[in-house]
Amino acid sequence: MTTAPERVSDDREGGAERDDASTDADPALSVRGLSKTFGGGDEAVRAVDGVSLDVEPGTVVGVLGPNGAGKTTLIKSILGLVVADEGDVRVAGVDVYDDPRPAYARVGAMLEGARNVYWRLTVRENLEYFAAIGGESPPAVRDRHDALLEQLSLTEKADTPVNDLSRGQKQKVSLACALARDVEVAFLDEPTLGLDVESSVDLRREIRRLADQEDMTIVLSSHDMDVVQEVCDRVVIMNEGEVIADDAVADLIELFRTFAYRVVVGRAEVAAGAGATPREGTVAEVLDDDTRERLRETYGVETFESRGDRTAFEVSLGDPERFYDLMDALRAAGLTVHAVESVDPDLEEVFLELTGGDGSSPTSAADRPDRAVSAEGGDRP
Ligand SMILES: Nc1ncnc2c1ncn2[C@@H]1O[C@H](COP(=O)(O)OP(=O)(O)OP(=O)(O)O)[C@@H](O)[C@H]1O
Repeated sequence: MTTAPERVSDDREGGAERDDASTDADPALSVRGLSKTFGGGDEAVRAVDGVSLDVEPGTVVGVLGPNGAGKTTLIKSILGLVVADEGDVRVAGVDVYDDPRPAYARVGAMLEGARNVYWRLTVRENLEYFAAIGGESPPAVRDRHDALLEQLSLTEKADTPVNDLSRGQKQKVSLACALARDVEVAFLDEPTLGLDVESSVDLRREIRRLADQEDMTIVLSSHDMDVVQEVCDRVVIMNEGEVIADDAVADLIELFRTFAYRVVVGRAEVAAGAGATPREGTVAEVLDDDTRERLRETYGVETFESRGDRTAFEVSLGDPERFYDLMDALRAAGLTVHAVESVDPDLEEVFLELTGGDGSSPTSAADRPDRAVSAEGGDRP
């Protein structure tokens, strides 16, 4: 359907019913042309603007974006908690607007931290409650719940009221409740927000295990770039309601690789040792003026860092082939290369580059001729 869907209150209403019409060939999640505008006239905010994506089973997708980019509205629109203006959403091939019950029977969600769980109930009672409203009886899910509690280091707390748990433990209970029944797709909003290191590690490990061993599809939003880089297979970056990058995490980082290296050099005669006379004077002479100038002009080296008889500099080559030319040039200048390490960007740097630093002046991937990011709907400006 492409018109406004009827509101679906939330996934908890879905029964355990499954739609046999879906096939293995269907993506676990398919979103087509999803849009949502809040307000009207001059005040209108296009929170989600024609977003399309397909997610294969067993994939962990991170949704990133600056504040107000539209991440939450996208996730809530997919879940039917916000009424989209247009677009299609399918879970395992089942249209969530035409057939909400069978579609959402496959979906679990952890939104707004631990606020969705019942603090007076024990951990296990919460799990049983969330399984029951999904149509599964407690005995049928007992083993699943035991395994979840074990994986999240909550076994000893099974009979403790949630109220008496630490913040990290409450958050883990919230994740467990999203997974309390046999779901195929889970949406996790900021799952590691405010967690201590140990709880965060437990949670990250469990997310990866669910994807790798249970073929679960997980869509998570996070402001923590390290979590996304470590846990996600793929990252979708949003800005002003649009998807501006959509790629495998490794490929996206690779795309922004500038083949930058940190090189440490010394004078060849110092390294040669026996009989060689170190050049007089200070470390500044490891590189003579001519060599410095050549490195600046030819390779764009900006700063040199000298310590003892060694000098280090960072060089960005653009083309990996130029690496060998650089090595030849250094040797020709009478230098010995002591160390070379590649200085790759991480996901955070890629994100800042794409969203224009702090996200306030976005740079669309499409504006960058050298950065052909494979965003869905790549025909957008
Ligand atoms: N119920 C609403 N009514 C009016 N405007 C809204 C509503 N919900 C969201 N918006 C607006 O839609 C835009 C997208 O908001 P959204 O919460 O989806 O962004 P986000 O990427 O999740 O941000 P954050 O990282 O800060 O949580 C923002 O400009 C926001 O102010």
